[in-house]
Amino acid sequence: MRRTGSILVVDDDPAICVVVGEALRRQGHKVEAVSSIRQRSEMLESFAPDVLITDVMLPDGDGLEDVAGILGRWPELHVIILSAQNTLNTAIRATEKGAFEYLPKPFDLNELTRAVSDALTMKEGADAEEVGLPHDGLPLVGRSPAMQEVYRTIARVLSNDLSILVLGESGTGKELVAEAIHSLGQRRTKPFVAINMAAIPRELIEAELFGYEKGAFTGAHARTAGKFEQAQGGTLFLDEIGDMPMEAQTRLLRVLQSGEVTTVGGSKPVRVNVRIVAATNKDLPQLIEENRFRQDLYYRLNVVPISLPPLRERREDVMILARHFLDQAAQEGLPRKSLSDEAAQLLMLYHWPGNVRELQNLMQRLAVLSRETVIAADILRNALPLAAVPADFTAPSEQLAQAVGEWAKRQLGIGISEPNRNLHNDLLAVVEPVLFQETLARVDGNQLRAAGLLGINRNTLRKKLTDYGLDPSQLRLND
Ligand SMILES: Nc1ncnc2c1ncn2[C@@H]1O[C@H](COP(=O)(O)OP(=O)(O)OP(=O)(O)O)[C@@H](O)[C@H]1O
Repeated sequence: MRRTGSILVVDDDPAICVVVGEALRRQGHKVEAVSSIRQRSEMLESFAPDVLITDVMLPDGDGLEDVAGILGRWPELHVIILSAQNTLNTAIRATEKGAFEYLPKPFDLNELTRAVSDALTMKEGADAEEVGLPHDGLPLVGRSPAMQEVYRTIARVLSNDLSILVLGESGTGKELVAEAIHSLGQRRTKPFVAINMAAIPRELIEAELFGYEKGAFTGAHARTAGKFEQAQGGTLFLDEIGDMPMEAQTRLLRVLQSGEVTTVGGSKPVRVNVRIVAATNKDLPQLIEENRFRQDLYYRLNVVPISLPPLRERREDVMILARHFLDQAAQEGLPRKSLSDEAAQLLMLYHWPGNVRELQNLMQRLAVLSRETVIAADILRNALPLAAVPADFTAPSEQLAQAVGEWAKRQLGIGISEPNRNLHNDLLAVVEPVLFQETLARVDGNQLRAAGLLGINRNTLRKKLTDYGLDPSQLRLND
């Protein structure tokens, strides 16, 4: 049984307060959110929370400073620290002040809700025999900067009805984003209806979307409501919108403009109130150029775009997702499996053309078929398309390790007596600029994507580039 409690969230970013607050409320907790240390002190008195989730950099000071004092006053309280200063120093300070948990930003919502559940479980004094608490209610997993951007946008659209266009390759989670917007938003008690334009014969799309009257065409035996009417009050997910035939696009635009649907073969319009979330893996501006997509419809749908990058561009999410899917398989009653370190490395190197869906399928297959509890690299090598992963994938790392070893020996040989040598920094100063330059060149100087590939915070990357005197605009790909 999950325990619920009262939670105070302190962050000066309203998007974080909304997302965290909403996620915790969905799990049955009572939540209040404020944005400063002063308000935090007031709420600790008046709201008396069980758990305090607080940011460090707050407009009126350092949110960690007072934590030891707070715990002295309310010893039962559990404090969870969130911080964008992902330094070891902040983590250590948080621990020293007696915080129950420290989560670097960007954080994974599931991890946060789990930390809250753990804190409340401890508070009840119950023994934690239930280790793997279910991730219920929070379908999206991942903590890459790109996913954090997605979470922020989702948070901003929960309280309005703006049309959303979700962009991304097949299997990146577009439908999951649409479902999250619906199930966390104000329409959650109403239907979520999905229709995939690519999966329905072109001549049936209009009948499916708008419904039809009895006798409108051969086989139309009775009046049938379309997806628009079925989604009344809720959300309509228009998947693969780029595959919609032009005539259906014209009709869709008319419905969106008028808020009324007329069935195929019918004459009486029905008022509909639905939120539209559309998705595509196609380049819509290109389709507009080719006269295969209506520009006016594009503007109507693309009010808030949400981009899901391919998994190969957010490799830091691969292991989190892999574990999530193995956990899911275990919860479904399959044997619990984990991955060896080498297997994990292999997963990180693979380019995932089928994105998250491919990773999910692979983990499910392994959970069913693999006999070992710890999945080894060899098993993965057999399961993944062989050509995609070089058999000697560890060789470059070994060479690098060797080079570092020789470099260190040389440095120690010449400088061991110097008291102020900082060998660690010296090595980073050799290695990091090369790594950053290669990565930035690969992504055409895009720092957000480079940070994603490197698995570091964008601000950290920016600061390091300045420190090394590197100019990302000079690092365009020219091969
Ligand atoms: N961030 C994520 N966290 C957890 N599961 C995910 C995530 N992204 C995708 N998935 C899972 O991967 C599978 C594919 O996701 P989804 O169907 O949403 O992709 P899609 O982009 O809509 O694909 P398509 O374009 O082929 O329809 C689903 O089972 C979904 O639950």
